[in-house]
Amino acid sequence: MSVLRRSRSGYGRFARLAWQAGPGLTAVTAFTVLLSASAPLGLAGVVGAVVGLAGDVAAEGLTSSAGRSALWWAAVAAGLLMVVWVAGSVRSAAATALGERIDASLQRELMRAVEEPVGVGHLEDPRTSELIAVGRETFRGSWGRPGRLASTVAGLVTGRVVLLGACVLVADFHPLLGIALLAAGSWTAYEEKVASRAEAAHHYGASEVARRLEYLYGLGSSPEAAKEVRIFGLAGFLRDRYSTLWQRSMADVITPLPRRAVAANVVTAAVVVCGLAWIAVRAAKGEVSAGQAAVCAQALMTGLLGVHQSAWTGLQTELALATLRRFDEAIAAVAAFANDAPTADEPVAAEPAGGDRPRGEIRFERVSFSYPGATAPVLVDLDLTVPAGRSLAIVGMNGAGKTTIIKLLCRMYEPMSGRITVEGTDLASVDAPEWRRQVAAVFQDATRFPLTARESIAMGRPDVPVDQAGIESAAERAGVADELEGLPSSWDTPLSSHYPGGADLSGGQWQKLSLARALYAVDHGADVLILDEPAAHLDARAEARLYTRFLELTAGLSTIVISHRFSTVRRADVIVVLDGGRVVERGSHDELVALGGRYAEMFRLQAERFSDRTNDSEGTAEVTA
Ligand SMILES: Nc1ncnc2c1ncn2[C@@H]1O[C@H](COP(=O)(O)OP(=O)(O)OP(=O)(O)O)[C@@H](O)[C@H]1O
Repeated sequence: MSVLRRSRSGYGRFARLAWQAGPGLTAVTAFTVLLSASAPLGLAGVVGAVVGLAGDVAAEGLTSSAGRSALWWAAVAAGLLMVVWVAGSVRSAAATALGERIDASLQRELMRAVEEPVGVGHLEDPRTSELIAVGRETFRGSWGRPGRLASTVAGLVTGRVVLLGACVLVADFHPLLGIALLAAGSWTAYEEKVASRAEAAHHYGASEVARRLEYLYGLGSSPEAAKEVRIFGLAGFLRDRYSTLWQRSMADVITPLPRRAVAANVVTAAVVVCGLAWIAVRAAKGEVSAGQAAVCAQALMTGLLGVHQSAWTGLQTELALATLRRFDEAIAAVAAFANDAPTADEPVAAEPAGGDRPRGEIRFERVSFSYPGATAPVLVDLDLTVPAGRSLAIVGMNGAGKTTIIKLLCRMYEPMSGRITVEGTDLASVDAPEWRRQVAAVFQDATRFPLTARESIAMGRPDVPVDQAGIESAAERAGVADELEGLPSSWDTPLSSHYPGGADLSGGQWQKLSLARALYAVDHGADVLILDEPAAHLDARAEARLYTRFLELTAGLSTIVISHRFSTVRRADVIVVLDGGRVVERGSHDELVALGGRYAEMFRLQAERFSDRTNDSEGTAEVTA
């Protein structure tokens, strides 16, 4: 029962999607489905009429009244054949176009849903992010795309209508034969559907094994993993593991023959064969004319074709329905997150006077936070102040919670207790997108947008007209202008080697580009600058340059710097050391070194390491100074 109920709801969802995506195309598809289903049945009757007249035409000639009738029916048959072909082509074209529209509208729906929650928790939560990934990935498989439903359901409905019409024709000769064909055909259709659904469930990662297969395939074929796969000689290992898992997962699908579906097909074929034999015997006895026998025989064969058409399109339909269900699960999972957190469009609870964005001192007041599902908190009653227009550096061991502080400040997550204020205004009461326009950031894992060099910087403020002079100035300050101008098409070069005329950048160049984007955002209104490991990919010269220009780059901005490199950190006005979810030391570089605590120890260790290596690079000279 549940199998059938689920199936119906899938079809209902598809019907609504189709109508919303293209009412005209849906109507054309439905109309041509009816035409291409009824024309073959009409053809069976017409061919029967021609066969019925064959004897008279042979005796009396084509010019006789029987001959003229036969010619007329032949012309009708030709017309019906044309209808079958034309309706089939139009149906196929309309269903394909409709399917493309359905896929595009679903992808927009998923993008909208993913953007909806203020934070990024839904993208980092393993369960939801997996569903989103499935929703996203399934669009790549052409057989399983939900849009394919437009074609497969059209084929399915055509097959069912053909079967029904054939049964009616056959019942005209003998009601029991018509009922037998209907019963056997319906049983076959049902069993094929059950078998198809089991296969579809397997294909779309209903099992954990299928997900792991996908993961192994991705590792073995993606450019990201290619270096490690080659260096460590992992290709054979990955292939072996893939084969073992594949054999195990296919055991469920391939080994057990869908016996019931096979039995149903055999019974349907038997009904048709018995029906043909019966009508042949009756024709031989003269109980039915040759024309009637031809109609009955064709109806039986057409009914069989209808059953096979249903079975063939049934598997594809089930694959696409499985995709649609997974897609809906992803949307529902994201919506659950959106319901738990304030949404981007939610009215601002207490907007600051005059609707201005809050500026000035940023304070974390007794902020505690744990990631969903985590057992230990990352931040515990954290008090932290970022002075207005000045720079604050946060240092601490790996996993101390430095990046988490940034995520909370950018409202990717909300504190579990305590609050974050900007010039006294609770950040939770401020419109999140509006607040984010005030913040510019350089993340250590900055996204490598495959846009042109110009666009990559200009998207620091996508809401303002592109300002070429501003782009060049930001790139120059970030130390990447010469490199970008030297690209094959200068600022118009697509930053991806996958695009024609495109070029890729090195890790350090990407990081400098990210800094340029942040500076461009600052030039256009942002006044909080976040630098999360801004020197992680920089060479010694570039790092030294960042260090010497740090004060110039951050002048007048509330800046938060996270870094394990003291060459970057020590220039900040205030430095805090984070440990156990709290601030344990606070002061300027000199004050903290004089204090002789954690900071002093970390600084000493790093300085020793650098001074042991060399003293001649600009970067190390700065660190050890
Ligand atoms: N999305 C997440 N879900 C669950 N736990 C997370 C998530 N992100 C970070 N954590 C955990 O939170 C803790 C703090 O992580 P965070 O990235 O803030 O540390 P960090 O101080 O920036 O570390 P690093 O210096 O290594 O970059 C770590 O224990 C980490 O495992």
